Amino acid sequence: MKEPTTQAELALRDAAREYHRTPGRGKISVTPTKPLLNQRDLSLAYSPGVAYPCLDIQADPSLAAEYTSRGNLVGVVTNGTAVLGLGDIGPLAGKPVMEGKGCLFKKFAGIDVFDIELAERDPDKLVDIIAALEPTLGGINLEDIKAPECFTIERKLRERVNIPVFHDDQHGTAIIASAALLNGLELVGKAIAEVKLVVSGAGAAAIACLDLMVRLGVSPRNIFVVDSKGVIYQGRAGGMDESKARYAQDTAARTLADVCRGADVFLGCSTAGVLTQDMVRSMANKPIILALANPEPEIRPELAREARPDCIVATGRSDYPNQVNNVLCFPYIFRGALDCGATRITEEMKLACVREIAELAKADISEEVASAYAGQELAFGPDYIIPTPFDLRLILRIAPAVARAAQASGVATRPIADYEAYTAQLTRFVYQTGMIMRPVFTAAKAAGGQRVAYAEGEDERVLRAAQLAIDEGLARPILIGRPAVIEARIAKAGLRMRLGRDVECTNPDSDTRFRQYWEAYHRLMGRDGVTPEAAKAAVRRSNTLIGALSVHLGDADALLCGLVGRFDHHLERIAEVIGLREGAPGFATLNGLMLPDRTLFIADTYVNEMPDAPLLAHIAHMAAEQVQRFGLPPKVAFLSHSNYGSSTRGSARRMREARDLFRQIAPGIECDGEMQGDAALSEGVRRASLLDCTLSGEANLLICPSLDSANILFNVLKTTGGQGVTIGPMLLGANAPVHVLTPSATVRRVVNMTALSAVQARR
Ligand SMILES: NC(=O)C1=CN([C@@H]2O[C@H](COP(=O)(O)OP(=O)(O)OC[C@H]3O[C@@H](n4cnc5c(N)ncnc54)[C@H](OP(=O)(O)O)[C@@H]3O)[C@@H](O)[C@H]2O)C=CC1
Ligand SMILES: CC(=O)C(=O)O
Ligand SMILES: [Mg+2]
Repeated sequence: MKEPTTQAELALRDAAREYHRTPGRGKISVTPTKPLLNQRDLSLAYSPGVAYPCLDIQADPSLAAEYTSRGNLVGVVTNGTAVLGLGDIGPLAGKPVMEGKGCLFKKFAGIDVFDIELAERDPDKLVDIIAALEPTLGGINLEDIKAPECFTIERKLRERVNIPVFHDDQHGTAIIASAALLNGLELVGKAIAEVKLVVSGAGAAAIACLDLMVRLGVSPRNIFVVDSKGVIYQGRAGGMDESKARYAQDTAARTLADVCRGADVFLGCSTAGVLTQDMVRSMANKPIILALANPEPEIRPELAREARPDCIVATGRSDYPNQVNNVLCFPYIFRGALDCGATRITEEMKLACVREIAELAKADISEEVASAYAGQELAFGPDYIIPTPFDLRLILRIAPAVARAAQASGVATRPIADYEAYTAQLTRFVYQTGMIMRPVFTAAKAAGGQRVAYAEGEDERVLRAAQLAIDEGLARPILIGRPAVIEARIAKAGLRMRLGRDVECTNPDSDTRFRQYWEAYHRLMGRDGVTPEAAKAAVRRSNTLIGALSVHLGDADALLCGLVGRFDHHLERIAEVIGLREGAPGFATLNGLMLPDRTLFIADTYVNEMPDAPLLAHIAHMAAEQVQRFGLPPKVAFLSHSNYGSSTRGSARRMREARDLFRQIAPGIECDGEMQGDAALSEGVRRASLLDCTLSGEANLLICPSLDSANILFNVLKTTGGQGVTIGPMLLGANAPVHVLTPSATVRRVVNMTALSAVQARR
């Protein structure tokens, strides 16, 4: 990989180093799933109690899936001989990639991973070592092992072990590339049996892609393969492995340029930059270019498009449309395989993945997905030939299809009896993964650089967040603060942004718009006793006022404030200038918590001390609308010390009444109450009190009876909830995307709120 030179490349390198170095170092850790708090727990978890499950498993090995984590544990195994497109960098250097795969398995599909980097190159010894891990693992994901050894290693392992073995670089890539090919051909109106396919690379990924594409209808006589020595032709000097020999052509062509002429499809599974613009120009009309080398593709999309505006182009990267990357497949094929106890991955299971992925790109999108991806073009077309990795529907479609295919091909040892219930369980999982910021970030990028003003523009957290917002393309920051102070702090924090170049600055001491701002404030507040002199003084004193006025006058699209000072003080300024949106009965706040096992939203955390029932119902309604913007169906619980009338105190009656009013305002949203906190999170607890509850599963929006209770609940959960990510406070009811944060806000929270307000500004 070439040394980074551009600002963006340097920024990415620095951010990646920092990301990996930040404690806890690396990207993954092991967490116990059972309490181990006292002597009794110890005697259950370990000796003597542990002996019982041990002996049970000895008598019936299938019980390992019940008594241990094996059924949800995949080994990501490499020897580091073909790490991404970086080549043979060795097992230790490959560890960050394997940890990364582990994260993706966990985050996208809830699968635990041991990343296993083996210092062994001998294929037979590797097979012995990996096969010996069978008692540990529920599945084996081979990763970044080079061809041709990878083919025999995988085949021998499949013969030896009774768990799924899947070489991701071969089959994951083949599945995604095939789905992209099918959809691309549909768009350009070409028949698969007729197209000329040129492939750069003849390694693990390329050969598996070819095998699958031939099965799907590409004619072997139309396939031309090029490796590091040039075109693979029959009788080439030096001989070749059987995997290459299968695709050797009887041809006089010798170079990639030779075979590209008139080609309909280019598939790159080789290395950076081998496809030139001249080669692209020589391809047939409407060429399809799948340039999959990572991290640098065979050609950058902008160059391919410049050469041939009629082409469809895909890469393995996340920063361009059409990301053809095996991340779209491996988490979900293993999810389906593990859940039905598959002993292997069959061809039918792979074909089911191809079908589902291809279909998903053409499927209608639900309202929730549309809202989560606002601003993005999700219509099937040249820039959307396959789903994005952020599509929450991937797991819901692929995992059941894989399990069904496993059953049909007779390899499922624990067939799924009720697919409706299985899919419902996967749905629940999707909403527990805490990944709901993903679509918000994607939508913020698509929103095209909304201008987000920060009232505390001199605060280091804001500066770091602004740098991230610039690097990620989430927003165009406007820092309100003194330029000299900001510049000094940017330098001290080692940030790269420059005032005027990357980021705008509004100087409260001498901005040319000062007159315009104080006059606007005077216009708004003149009848509330604010004289011109008082207006000038107020604008000079308050950066939040400047920010609110800049949104009011169209100089900014959104405002974040509140990192310093009292919440109420900031809210007063916002109320004066921005006001309430039509129909809103008042302001309120919502905080989100993405905990390791669930996502919760809590209201009202900062504004209304003791809201009455009508206000509570409206707060719940505004909060539910906000939850929907994350792509989640809100499930509202009206919390109390009382469970369905178990108390007749006023506060219990108030929550009950709020629930009734809410059902009138928002009849389509699931809700129930009044209920205690444990009932909100457990259907079982609820049903112990009431059989006809109007809420299913776990509530995700908790409406609290008072400011104290909401705020305390949020802060306790924030502190005890592990590595939970928090969002908010999100201001509800305001007439513009304006949010008052709190002095405890972290850089990450500021970044989250930047993305959220950019998305809101777009609407
Ligand atoms: N987007 C995605 O999801 C995925 C992308 N990939 C990417 O595909 C690439 C290959 O990975 P993988 O198959 O696992 O690795 P392998 O090491 O198994 O194969 C690499 C292949 O690339 C060929 N090659 C190297 N240089 C050139 C060149 N200048 N011109 C033509 N061919 C060349 C090699 O040729 P030779 O046989 O002569 O050595 C070999 O056939 C990597 O960049 C990887 O990142 C892989 C998996 C998934
Ligand atoms: C994506 C992947 O697995 C690779 O590039 O190797
Ligand atoms: Mg790989």
